Amino acid sequence: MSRLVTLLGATGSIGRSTRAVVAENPERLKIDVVVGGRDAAALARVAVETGARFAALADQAGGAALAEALAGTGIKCGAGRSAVLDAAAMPSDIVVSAISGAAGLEATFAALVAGRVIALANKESLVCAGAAVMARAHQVGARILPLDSEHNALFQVLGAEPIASVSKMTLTASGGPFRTWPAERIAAATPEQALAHPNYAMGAKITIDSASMMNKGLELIEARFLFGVEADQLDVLVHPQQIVHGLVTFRDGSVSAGMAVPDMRIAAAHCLGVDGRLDAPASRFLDLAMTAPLSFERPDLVRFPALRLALAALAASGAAPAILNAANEIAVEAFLAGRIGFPGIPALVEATCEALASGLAAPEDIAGALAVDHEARNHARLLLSQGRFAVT
Ligand SMILES: NC(=O)C1=CN([C@@H]2O[C@H](COP(=O)(O)OP(=O)(O)OC[C@H]3O[C@@H](n4cnc5c(N)ncnc54)[C@H](OP(=O)(O)O)[C@@H]3O)[C@@H](O)[C@H]2O)C=CC1
Ligand SMILES: CC(=O)[C@@H](O)[C@H](O)COP(=O)(O)O
Ligand SMILES: [Mn+2]
Repeated sequence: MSRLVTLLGATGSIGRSTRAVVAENPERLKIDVVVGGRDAAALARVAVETGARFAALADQAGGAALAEALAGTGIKCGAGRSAVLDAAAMPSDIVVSAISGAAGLEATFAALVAGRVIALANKESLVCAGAAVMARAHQVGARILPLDSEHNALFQVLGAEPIASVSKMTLTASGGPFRTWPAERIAAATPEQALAHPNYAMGAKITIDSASMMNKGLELIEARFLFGVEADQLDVLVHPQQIVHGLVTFRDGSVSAGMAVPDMRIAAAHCLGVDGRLDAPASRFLDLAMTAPLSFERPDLVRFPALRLALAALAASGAAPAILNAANEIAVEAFLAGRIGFPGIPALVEATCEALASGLAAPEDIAGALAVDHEARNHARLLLSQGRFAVT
């Protein structure tokens, strides 16, 4: 019998990778529930294409369009926050959590509370509420499988080793499209330039985060909670080829690398096939002779201040990661809308963190994390409205 998959963020980039893996394995996997954000037509297309039983759209106002597009198909649907949370908790064998941003936290948590196995791409859930999410996962015995490529590699390398055997975990970074650019050129970068990731076709938000290297900072925080390691056990290496995704250094000095071609269908296949590996087509197998040489370098925290800010939030812990994340989401949105320049992203994040970090307590639960997120967004919007980060 096929394993039933609930796909949160079904119309996005991870949604596409997941659907591709399911389509390659129709005898093993079946998409049963799909969730989208605002694009009713795209969600209806995905629901029909996958033969899902239920589709939920977050945007209440798009509910009528979704119902109309699905009329006569037999696919049930709903819209709004409660429809999304209901969908996330519906019976299934695995929930792929791939909504973009902190907007994915509540649905991820709903799936977790319902005891589902979660394939987690939505790193922001752990950045905003890592302690609460992991505590509840342990409490209900929910399995969280990392779908983010670096964490998936580290998870596979770790295998059954206890975390006490680990000395260091290294996440690799592409360095983004501005890896070799001087600071003055990065300062004038356009959204189009920042959206040109060297190796992956991803959603806009994570692609801008890769360009600023905030993505790697968020991933360090994600790893901290996911694996239960200390902040000073985590490290970043820039590796433009993105063949090595993560390295585990064990206490005895042994180092194991998690490797694969840079293709998110591989991490998706690992999560979806965790109880028995799926077969990939030959094109997805790594030929090191074709990809060599592989290079590694230290990240530059001066040209990429977003990574420095994330490292500070990782070390500070408490409410700092949630504040960092919320401010970054507002900043990325403003950059894409042409309201601020590329250096405005870390500048707005830093100003928001400085203003709020000492005043906000560590969130104890999801409601607390959402409250911090809300306050940090409001503060970042206020700073934006004062025009201090405007494009000149
Ligand atoms: N893309 C990748 O290769 C990787 C992504 N990730 C992580 O996975 C997550 C998804 O990234 P990606 O697929 O690139 O993003 P995309 O922007 O491509 O897709 C986002 C998906 O989430 C939906 N969505 C947006 N807002 C909401 C909401 N409020 N409620 C429900 N659904 C919503 C979108 O629907 P709509 O378009 O209708 O708004 C879309 O289906 C992110 O957390 C990212 O960091 C991690 C590693 C790699
Ligand atoms: C595919 C994936 O997991 C992304 O998170 C990827 O890591 C982005 O690449 P960089 O952030 O390293 O540029
Ligand atoms: Mn990643």
